[in-house]
Amino acid sequence: MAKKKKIVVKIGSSLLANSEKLTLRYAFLNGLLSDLAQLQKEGHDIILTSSGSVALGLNMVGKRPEDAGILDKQAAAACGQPLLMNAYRQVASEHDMEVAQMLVTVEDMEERRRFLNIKNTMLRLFENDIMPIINENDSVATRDLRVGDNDRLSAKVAQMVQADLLVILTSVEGLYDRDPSDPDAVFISEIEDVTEHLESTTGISALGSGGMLTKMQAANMAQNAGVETIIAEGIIERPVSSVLKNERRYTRCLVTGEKASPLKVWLSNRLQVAGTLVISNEVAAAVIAGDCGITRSDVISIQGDFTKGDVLHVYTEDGDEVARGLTNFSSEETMLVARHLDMPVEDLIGYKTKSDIIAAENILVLEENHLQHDAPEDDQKIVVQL
Ligand SMILES: Nc1ncnc2c1ncn2[C@@H]1O[C@H](COP(=O)(O)OP(=O)(O)O)[C@@H](O)[C@H]1O
Ligand SMILES: N[C@@H](CCC(=O)OP(=O)(O)O)C(=O)O
Repeated sequence: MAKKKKIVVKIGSSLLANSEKLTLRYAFLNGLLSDLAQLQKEGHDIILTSSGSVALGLNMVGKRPEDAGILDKQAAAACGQPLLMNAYRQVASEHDMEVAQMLVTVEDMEERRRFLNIKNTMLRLFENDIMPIINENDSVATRDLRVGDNDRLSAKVAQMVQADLLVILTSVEGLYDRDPSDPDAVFISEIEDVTEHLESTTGISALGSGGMLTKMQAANMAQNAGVETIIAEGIIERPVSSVLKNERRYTRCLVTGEKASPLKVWLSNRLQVAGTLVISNEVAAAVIAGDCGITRSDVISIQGDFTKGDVLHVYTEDGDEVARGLTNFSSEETMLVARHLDMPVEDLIGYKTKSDIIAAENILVLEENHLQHDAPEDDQKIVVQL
């Protein structure tokens, strides 16, 4: 048998729901699960990231996709998710497959302990050949704290389980050099650096959330994690195995470069910013050169209300994000120890700890192919020039 693979498959709303009636497309679901059941029998571990709860719940809350606000969508997700899972369960059982639901939020994925716990649950499900079906817990996620699209969520899942492949199934054959509604659009079958293609991706299908842009962002996250991404059309016979057997065209985002450690990958693929540090350009150059942590005397200003163990984004004075790392101090402690350089850390915060704000082993230096966050506006809870 060919090598057993861990494959994350992402299904967009436009595949699962009929855009006019907002009802489930059973024929699609049946074809998909028949294909996945076969792959499972061949020994592969499959994880599904499935959208569709909002689209399938909109009828119950009396809204159309184009006029539904965020609260309508959260209510629709609460109505649609059980419909979606019920359908998955029924159809899966016709193919002798067991499925399980996991609903997660961005906080679950970005808090290290919860992230590892989700991973362990998934690995436990694999032991019993149960396919996890993941979706964002849309009804509880707050406006500012949402993954917002399942493309990036699926990349986080692929990173979490160190998948061999991420397959994003959607309503188009893959990436084009511009919106494919333009008749001159040219198909792109292979991509080395996805960051070069972010500009060409405006426009979404009637039910989709992020269009091709979030698929490219997801492919970038997967690339950072050493996972290859395939973007392919979903409404097709054997939608996943036809890709694995190279029977049709699709876009393949290659993995280049060395695979980073799981901690460094987790640091690189952030969707939320807990806090930021600004350091001088000289200190930044030393951090980039490697092997040095960020000490309290390096900090020029801090932003955010963070706690020990949060991931901080590190910027130069020019506003360029250069690194990310796990902080040893809360924002209040950072302020205190950085302001009173003449006093021992222990005297200031009341307990013994390592004195680096971020230790060298917990820093990830961002390379050019990492998507960077823009430097935040000065409107976060705490902004302190030191
Ligand atoms: N450069 C591009 N290449 C391919 N598709 C694109 C591009 N720019 C925009 N799109 C649009 O992205 C849409 C797919 O994304 P989306 O609607 O979010 O799907 P899904 O529901 O599967 O996540 C397609 O309908 C397509 O028109
Ligand atoms: N969590 C939402 C899906 C959000 C989303 O990313 O949708 P899509 O762009 O269709 O994959 C839902 O279940 O409706």
